Amino acid sequence: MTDTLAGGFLPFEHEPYFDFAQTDVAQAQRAAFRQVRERYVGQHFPLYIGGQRVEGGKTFEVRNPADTRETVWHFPKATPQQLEQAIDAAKTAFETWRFSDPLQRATIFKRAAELLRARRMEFNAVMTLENGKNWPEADGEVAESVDHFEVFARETLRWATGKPVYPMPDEHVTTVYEPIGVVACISPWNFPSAIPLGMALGAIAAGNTVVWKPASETPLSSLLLVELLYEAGLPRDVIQFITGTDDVLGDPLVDHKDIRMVAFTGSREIGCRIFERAAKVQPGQKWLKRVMAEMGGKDPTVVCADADLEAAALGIVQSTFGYAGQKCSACSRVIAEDSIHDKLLEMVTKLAAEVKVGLPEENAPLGPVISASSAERIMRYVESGKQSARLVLGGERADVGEREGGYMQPTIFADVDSTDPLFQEEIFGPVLAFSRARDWRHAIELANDSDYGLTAAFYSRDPHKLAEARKLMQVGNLYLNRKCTGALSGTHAFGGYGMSGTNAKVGGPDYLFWFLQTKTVAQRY
Ligand SMILES: NC(=O)c1ccc[n+]([C@@H]2O[C@H](COP(=O)([O-])OP(=O)(O)OC[C@H]3O[C@@H](n4cnc5c(N)ncnc54)[C@H](O)[C@@H]3O)[C@@H](O)[C@H]2O)c1
Ligand SMILES: N[C@@H](CCC=O)C(=O)O
Repeated sequence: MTDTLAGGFLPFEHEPYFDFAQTDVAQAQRAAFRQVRERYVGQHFPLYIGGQRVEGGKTFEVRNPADTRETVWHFPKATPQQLEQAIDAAKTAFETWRFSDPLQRATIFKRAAELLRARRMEFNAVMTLENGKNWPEADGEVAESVDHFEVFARETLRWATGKPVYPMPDEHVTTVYEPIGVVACISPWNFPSAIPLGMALGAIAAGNTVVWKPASETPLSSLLLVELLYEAGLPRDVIQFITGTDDVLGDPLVDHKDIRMVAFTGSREIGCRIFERAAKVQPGQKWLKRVMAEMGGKDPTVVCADADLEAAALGIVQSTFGYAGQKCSACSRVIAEDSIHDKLLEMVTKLAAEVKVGLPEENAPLGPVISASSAERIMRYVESGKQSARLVLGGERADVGEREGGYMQPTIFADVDSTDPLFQEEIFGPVLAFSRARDWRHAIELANDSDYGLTAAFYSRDPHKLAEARKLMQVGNLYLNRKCTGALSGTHAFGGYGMSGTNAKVGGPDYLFWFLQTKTVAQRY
C-alpha cells in the first residue's frame, strides 16, 4: 500500500511474524531465551525520572507465571516523593517537547522501529518469562509494537499539518492541533508491550510528555521499550518510568493537579474508578482532565446456519484459548443457530480437546494464567458453572508436573443462559460459554445482551445477514468470517462500545486527536 499521507515515508507493511516451524527460527528463539536468562534474570532494574536512572530503595519481585516459585527480576517501589518528582519532571520537559519538530518525533519512531526489529526475539523471550505468552503470542505483540512505531511516525506528520477550513475573503484562518500536557499512561499486564507503547506514543507523537506506570506483573517488557526510545534519540526527560504499588501510584497519580490526561487500559473496575476520580477538579488544577479508559470485554462469536462451520470452529478455538483466554478481545461466548448448534459444539470441543497445556517457554499452545489468584478466581466461575450449565470439556486445573502455576484445562460449557455469569461477566481465562439461538436475528440479540461491546465475530455466507450484522452488532471491532482477536495497528483501530470503554481506537486515524487540543487562528492583514 502506498501511503500518500506519510510525509515522504516509504510504503507501510505490517511486520511479518516469525515462522517458528522452521528449525533455524526456533533455534534462534531458544538461543534468545538463554541470552535473556543470562542477562536479565535476577537483575534489579531502575526507575527513570527526568532522564536519570534512579536506583535503590524498596523493591518488588516479578514472578514467572510458568513457575511462580521463580523470581525473574526486581523493580523499585517508587515512593510518593518519587511520584511527585516524576510528574514535576514531565511538566518541565513539556515546555520544550511541546515545540519539538514533528519530523524529529517521526524520525525517532522510525529509528525505534529499526532497533526493535533487530531485537524482536529478545523482547519475545522477556515477555514469555514475565507474562507467560507462548512464542507466537509474544511475537505477535512485539510485531505489533514495531507496527506502532511505524504507524505513529506517519500519524505524527499527518496531524502536524492541521486541517483545511471553509475560506473567508478577508481573513487567513488556520486550524492547528497542539499538545495538551503531562499524560499518565497506566497499563495492564496482558499486553505489556503494545498497549502501554500505543498510549505513550500517542502522547509523545502529539508533543506531550509522559509518566508511564506499567503493570507490576510485567514491567520489563515496558522498561526495555523506554530504553529503546532513549537509544533512538528521544530526549530522556520526555518519558518518566515509574513502578510500584497501587496505593502510591494509583489514585495519587490520577488525582494529581498537574496531570492533564490519564490514558488507561485495564479492568472495568479500575477504569470506572479513574473516570470518576479524574472528574474532580483539584486545587490548583487549570483544566478538566481528559480520560481515556479502555476496559474489558465479553466477546461473542455468532455462527449462522449457513456458515462455514470448519472456519468458525477454528476461529473460535484460536480466539478463546490463545493466551489462555487472557485477551480483552478473546471469544468467551458462542451463540449458534439451533440447527447447527450441536454440530458446531462437537467440532469446537474436538479441536479444543487437542489444545495441549504446557510451558510457554517450550511454546505449548495453552500456558498458565498470570497468577494463582487469577486461577482461583477463574475456578470459582467454573465451579458455579457446573451447577448452572452443562460442562462439556475440562473444568479442572491442569497438571504440568513439578511446576507451580495457574495451569487450567480448556473448558467449555453448553446450555448457558443469557443471565448466567458465564455469559455476562469477563472471566479472563480459558473458559467458553455456548448458547443456542432460535435464528440468526435472535443470535444477534443475544450477542448484544452485554454491558460490554469490545469485539465480536460473525460467521455467515449470506450477504444479507452480513450486511445486517454490520448494522446491528454493538461492538467497536466487528469481524465477519474471521476470529475476533488479532487487531493490527494502522488497520484495525481498536476500542470498544459500552462498558468496554471510551472507544479510543488505538492504531486508528483519529487516535492522536485524543492527545491534542485544537487552535483556530484568524488573521486580518
Ligand atoms: N480494551 C482494551 O483495549 C484492553 C486491552 C487489554 C486489557 N484490557 C483489560 O484489562 C484487564 C486486565 O488487566 P489488569 O488486571 O492489569 O487490569 P487492572 O485494572 O487491574 O490494572 C491495570 C493498571 O491499573 C493500575 N491500577 C490499579 N489500581 C489503580 C488505581 N486506583 N488508579 C490508577 N491505576 C490503578 C494497575 O497497577 C495496572 O497498571 C481486563 O479487564 C482486560 O479486558 C482491556
Ligand atoms: N488488540 C488485541 C487485544 C488486546 C487486549 O487484550 C487483539 O486485537 O486481539
